[in-house]
Amino acid sequence: MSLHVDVAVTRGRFTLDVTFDVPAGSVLAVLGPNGSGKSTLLQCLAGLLVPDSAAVTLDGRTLTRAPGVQVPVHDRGIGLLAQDPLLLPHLTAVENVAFGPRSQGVRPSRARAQAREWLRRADAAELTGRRPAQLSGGQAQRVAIARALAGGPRALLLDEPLSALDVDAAPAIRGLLRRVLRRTQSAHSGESGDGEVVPDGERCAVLVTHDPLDVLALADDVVVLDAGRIAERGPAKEVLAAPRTAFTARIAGLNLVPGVAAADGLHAPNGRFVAGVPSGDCLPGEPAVAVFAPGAVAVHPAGAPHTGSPRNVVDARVASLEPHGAVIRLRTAGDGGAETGIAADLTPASVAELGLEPGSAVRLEVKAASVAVHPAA
Ligand SMILES: Nc1ncnc2c1ncn2[C@@H]1O[C@H](COP(=O)(O)OP(=O)(O)OP(=O)(O)O)[C@@H](O)[C@H]1O
Repeated sequence: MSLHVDVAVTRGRFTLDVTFDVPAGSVLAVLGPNGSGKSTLLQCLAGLLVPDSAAVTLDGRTLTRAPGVQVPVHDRGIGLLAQDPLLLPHLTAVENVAFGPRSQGVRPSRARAQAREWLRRADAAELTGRRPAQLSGGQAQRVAIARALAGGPRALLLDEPLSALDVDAAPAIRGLLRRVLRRTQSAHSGESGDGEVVPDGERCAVLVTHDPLDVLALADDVVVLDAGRIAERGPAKEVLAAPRTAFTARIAGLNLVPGVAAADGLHAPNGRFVAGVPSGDCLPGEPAVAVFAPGAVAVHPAGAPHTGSPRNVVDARVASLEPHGAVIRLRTAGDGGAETGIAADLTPASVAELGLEPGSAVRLEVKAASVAVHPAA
């Protein structure tokens, strides 16, 4: 059940123009800055927006062919999961989940039985009789997941499904989504299923998110939108490990310096040379990016002597210090050619030892071997 998408739509001065495929049983994550067209894309796929020109097919069935063909929302075989669970307030959880099958003509008793089964699979069996006002955010999202699956969709569209949840609820729901989406995959790869109520093991999914954890935990591939166009695409792990745009680098928590490739590094536009290791497909003289992790940046007091091996040395001022898991993430103020400054991770003990605070002068060092240089998007 693969999804083929070739969509162009103009909204005022904004144009979305994208082409991609989501193979059967796989999950595509869509990343992009605010206003890059993620919601517009999902609305086109869901049938809520009529594109100017489009060919959207799901498992060979045409959903949209503009102008003229536009299969209505309820008849697309697509399940939607949004940030907000959007449950009908006057119905219980089981009635909310049974609503889809009922409107497809399934008999009431059978629709309720299916709904109970989907609630069980969403770890929400005990919520069957509750109304939305009696559910926490995480519980309501479990019911919404059961509802999205209950119609037996061929594709799922997930629009930032975890972003409205608090930090305690999000991991459990991420785990549930992973199970739901990965069960799809194991059925796809021929492993035995476990008695699906709706045995459509080849369902594909499109996930809009801004969280790299969601991308790594849930998606196979990723496309990165920028101003309505695809700026990057590829396997999720590869794109996040070797970002080619500043946006993706920020999402992935990596430093990125754009410039022009050289045999042993990169020339940044500010005249600085960044020593690094070019990838095999990186041609000297071509646009490239140098990428390195905050953990690879050593922080010294200003003016500290630097040691022998090939390395990059940048004098900078601390712009911010923020807790980041077990470490403190230091950011400098736009030095070194990186658009948002350079990020470095330190232990709280080193921050105290160096007496760092916003405005402190520091000397940063990054070994050339820790800097990957690869072609720009
Ligand atoms: N109803 C509308 N009429 C005109 N322009 C619109 C409309 N909705 C969105 N746009 C424009 O389309 C562009 C893309 O918006 P869209 O909501 O798809 O971006 P997004 O990537 O989902 O952003 P965000 O991350 O902020 O949700 C923006 O420039 C926005 O101003």
